Amino acid sequence: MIRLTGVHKTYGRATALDGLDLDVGEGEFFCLLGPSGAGKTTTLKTVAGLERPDSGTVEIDGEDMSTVEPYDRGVAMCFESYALYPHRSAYDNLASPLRSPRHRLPAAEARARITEVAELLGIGALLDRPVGRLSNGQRQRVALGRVLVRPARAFLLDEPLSHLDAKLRQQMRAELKALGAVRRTTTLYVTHDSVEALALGDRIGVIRDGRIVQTGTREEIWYRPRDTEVARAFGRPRINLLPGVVAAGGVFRSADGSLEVPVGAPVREDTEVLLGVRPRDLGLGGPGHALTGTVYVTEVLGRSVEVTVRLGGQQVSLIVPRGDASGLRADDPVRLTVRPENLLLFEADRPGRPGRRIGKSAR
Ligand SMILES: Nc1ncnc2c1ncn2[C@@H]1O[C@H](COP(=O)(O)OP(=O)(O)OP(=O)(O)O)[C@@H](O)[C@H]1O
Repeated sequence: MIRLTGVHKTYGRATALDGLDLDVGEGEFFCLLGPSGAGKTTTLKTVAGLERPDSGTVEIDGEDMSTVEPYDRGVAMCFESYALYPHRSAYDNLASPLRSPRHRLPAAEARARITEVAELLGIGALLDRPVGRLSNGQRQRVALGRVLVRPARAFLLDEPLSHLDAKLRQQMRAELKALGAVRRTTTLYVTHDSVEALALGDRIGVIRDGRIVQTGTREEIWYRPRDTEVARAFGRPRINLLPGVVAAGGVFRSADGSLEVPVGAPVREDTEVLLGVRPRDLGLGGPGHALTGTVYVTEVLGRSVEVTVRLGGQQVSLIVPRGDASGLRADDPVRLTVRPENLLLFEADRPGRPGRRIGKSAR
């Protein structure tokens, strides 16, 4: 269990953490997702004891860490910039954490652990090679392996898959997940990749400007994003956000007047809003509200097609199966449909303040 309460950390005039609260449950795989500079690495370093908070507390398994040295915290951390011994073999690099007095294991047990982790990370055949002669992706896996071989109260992983190509990343995600399920070690995993966060996290914490904006399961974050920025952070292509107002009778009317959709929102008339709908929740025909527009462009993405449609003065994206889009040409009129339960409604964005979600319109 890891708990941070009201943690502040500044570097000179830069505020890295601004009253951060975070709770990672026992055995949980928790993904911390945020853009560059949001405070992700600082959060990990604060848990590891490599940075001291200016104020606030860090607890691990219920124990206050303020006077506990990094070495005694029982956490294993993997940095994005990893330090390996380039002249030593991959095996030696994996074995070295288990040779420290703190983690020393009987030789047979150490060997079994190293072999297991190496197999899981797909580097079993490379164990005899000097690390200096491995590719970046292979090195990154050795660095991750060095963390995972150690018995620890918690793993702290900072973008451990960032140097891998897309295919290997996907494969390693599945393996990491399997590993987590086996070990059930509390894991705090930092990423700026929302696909990775959705794939791995038992829960996800979205961090921005040194604070947690929203914490939840993937379903909670996906269906009930707290604001437009969280909604934009998840899903590619991005969520469509159409500007407009809520008119009489709880009807959304787009800014150019071309589109009306009943949303039944509990807001004052003429409130400026953004209507959100994810590309995969728009269809060509079928049940739901209808929106009419014209095809702008289509792009084949394997078995599906991204269709960009002009709706009045706006453009929206939708993802449909290839067969459904085969006859579409630019400027063709189309009728899009969306189920009412898939509509999200947000307050309009203000400078520096993303629009908050307005209740009810989500499931
Ligand atoms: N040692 C340092 N000295 C000065 N400023 C720092 C230091 N470490 C971090 N910062 C600043 O604190 C803020 C948070 O940095 P942090 O590295 O935690 O972000 P991050 O979310 O991990 O970003 P990235 O994804 O780019 O690694 C940034 O504005 C950064 O410039």
